[in-house]
Amino acid sequence: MQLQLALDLVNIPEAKELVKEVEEYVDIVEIGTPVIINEGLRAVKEIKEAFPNLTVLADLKIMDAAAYEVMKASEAGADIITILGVAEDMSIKGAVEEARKQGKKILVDMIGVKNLEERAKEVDEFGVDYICVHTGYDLQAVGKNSLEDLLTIKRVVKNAKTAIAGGIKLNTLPEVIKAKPDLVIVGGGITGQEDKRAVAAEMKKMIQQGE
Ligand SMILES: O=C(CO)[C@H](O)[C@H](O)COP(=O)(O)O
Repeated sequence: MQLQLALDLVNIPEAKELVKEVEEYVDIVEIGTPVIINEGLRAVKEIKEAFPNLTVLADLKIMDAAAYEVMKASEAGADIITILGVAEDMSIKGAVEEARKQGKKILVDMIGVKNLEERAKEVDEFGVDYICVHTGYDLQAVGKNSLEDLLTIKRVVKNAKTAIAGGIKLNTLPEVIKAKPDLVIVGGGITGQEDKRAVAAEMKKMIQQGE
């Protein structure tokens, strides 16, 4: 089980500072959608250059022109690129094909997917690397989480790794670990805390104990 740090509400210098603080406890650093909107793929490039040994995920949440966008994110240094589960089949297949050419990985974000079980089975057949259940900020605000959805994809996904994102904090991490996803994605649960390093260390320890 791996830990991914999601950076959403920072600029590039703040992102570098944050990664420096917690890098020994995280396996993947996500350059979040808001950061890419604000700073462009330059954010991916600068973080990869500053931390070449870390796996960097570009959270592009691709919806169309998938092969082109995967190519551009790959050129910027991303190791993993995200596409939405609600995108067209052709887009997801195109993303996978381009990622293979570039030696990169694709994570499918199932945010907003209504027929989760059926879509997860379909997407799993396209050769994607990760399938991620995700409660976005707007649904977190009304008390939702993705635990049940994680159990659903764990049941039906046979090839891809499973991931979960959305509002995970120290106090909710144990139930997430119990469901054994391959990847746990945490943003505010680390970045919003006073002692980010201590929280990241504790989360990493809990994850290792849960394996
Ligand atoms: O992709 C995202 C928002 O769309 C976030 O990166 C993801 O939800 C993790 O952040 P948090 O733990 O703060 O919810």
